[in-house]
Amino acid sequence: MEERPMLLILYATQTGNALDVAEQVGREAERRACAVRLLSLDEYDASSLPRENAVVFVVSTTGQGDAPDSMKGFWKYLLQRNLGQHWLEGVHYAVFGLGDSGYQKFNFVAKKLDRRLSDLGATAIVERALGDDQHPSGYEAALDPWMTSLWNMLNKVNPNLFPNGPGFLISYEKSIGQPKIQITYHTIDKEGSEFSTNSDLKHIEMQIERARTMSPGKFSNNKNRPDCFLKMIKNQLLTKEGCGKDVRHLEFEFVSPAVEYEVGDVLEVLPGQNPTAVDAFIRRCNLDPEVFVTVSPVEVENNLLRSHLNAAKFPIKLKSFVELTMDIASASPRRYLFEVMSIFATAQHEKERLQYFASPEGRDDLYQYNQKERRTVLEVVSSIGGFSFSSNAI
Ligand SMILES: Cc1cc2nc3c(=O)[nH]c(=O)nc-3n(C[C@H](O)[C@H](O)[C@H](O)COP(=O)(O)O)c2cc1C
Repeated sequence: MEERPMLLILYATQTGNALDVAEQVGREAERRACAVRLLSLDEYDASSLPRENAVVFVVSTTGQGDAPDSMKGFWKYLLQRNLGQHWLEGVHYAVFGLGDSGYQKFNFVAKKLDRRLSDLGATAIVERALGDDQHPSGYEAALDPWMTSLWNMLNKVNPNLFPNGPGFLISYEKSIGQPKIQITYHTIDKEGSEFSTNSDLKHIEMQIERARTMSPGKFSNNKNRPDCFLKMIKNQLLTKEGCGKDVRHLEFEFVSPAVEYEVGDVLEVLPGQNPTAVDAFIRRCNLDPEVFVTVSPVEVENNLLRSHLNAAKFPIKLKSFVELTMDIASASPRRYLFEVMSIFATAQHEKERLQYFASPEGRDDLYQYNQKERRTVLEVVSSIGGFSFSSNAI
């Protein structure tokens, strides 16, 4: 039997935005009955690229015009001199970049990738689009029109990707109503004993590793273990109070074996979340923060999920999972949250308000509501009068 053609979506992210975009593209493809394979660039073998038919790249720029960590190996491979200008003949690609025009090297990675793919003989499906954090409605402003052209052009490039025809579209209700993640709730005390009161670093590291292994959102393949643990020993405010800026001098000391670093290296800090907020969020979802869970894909065949999710074997407390994998009390929620909540809100007027925010027409108002007014996931979820969903929907 001939294999069903799939759209390959490859992403590289440093702080999660490109993953959000890649997942949006994946969901929209699946709504059109197009099968999808979604991978972080460090999960993909670059030497397979010439055998692909259609590839969508979603890449951000970090540092001073640098590629995210998860893209470095792929990019090095692509730069090899011996690849030649016919290496990617017959491959169709599209590039969406994420960047910030406040930086001198605006979207350098997407621009360089686009040029290199073309130099290697690949054909662009649509012109690359560049998301800009400085835009009044964020990167979504460039994303919406780019995606519309993508579906039109992709259908011309390979109609087999859309077996139900170009006009076919599953409703949000139907696509969101089929969860891809399964949460299993454990009531056994046996597992609880393993977690005891042990609070040493090994235990914390294990918790982080378990949570990250089970998390459907992955920044990079090899980021399950924390690199090291640091203790903050100094936190001094350098700016005058009330000046509107908060610049600090921080000092850390290693509490786990030290990692090597050089002057100029960037330190990414994973801050903890307020436990009261985590508790409030879980209770708002009518769940018990103390319950033990495992999180796994609903079906192994599911292409939007990465296979290593299967590695999730060991239960973890729901509150630890939420604390370590979801940002509910500081970051602005994604548009997807509004899509999902519009399905589960019980009052009609709230459904409509959430649907509007999730639509391209409501994009500017959503950006104002979310980013400008700095709402958190917890605040948005708490502002919805009533909703009901299955315990898997969290
Ligand atoms: C430390 C840092 C450095 C950045 N450097 C650049 C840059 O050189 N050029 C650019 O266009 N954007 C730059 N950005 C903006 C990011 O590309 C932008 O926030 C993007 O949405 C991040 O996507 P990601 O979360 O997928 O990594 C930088 C952001 C950070 C936090």
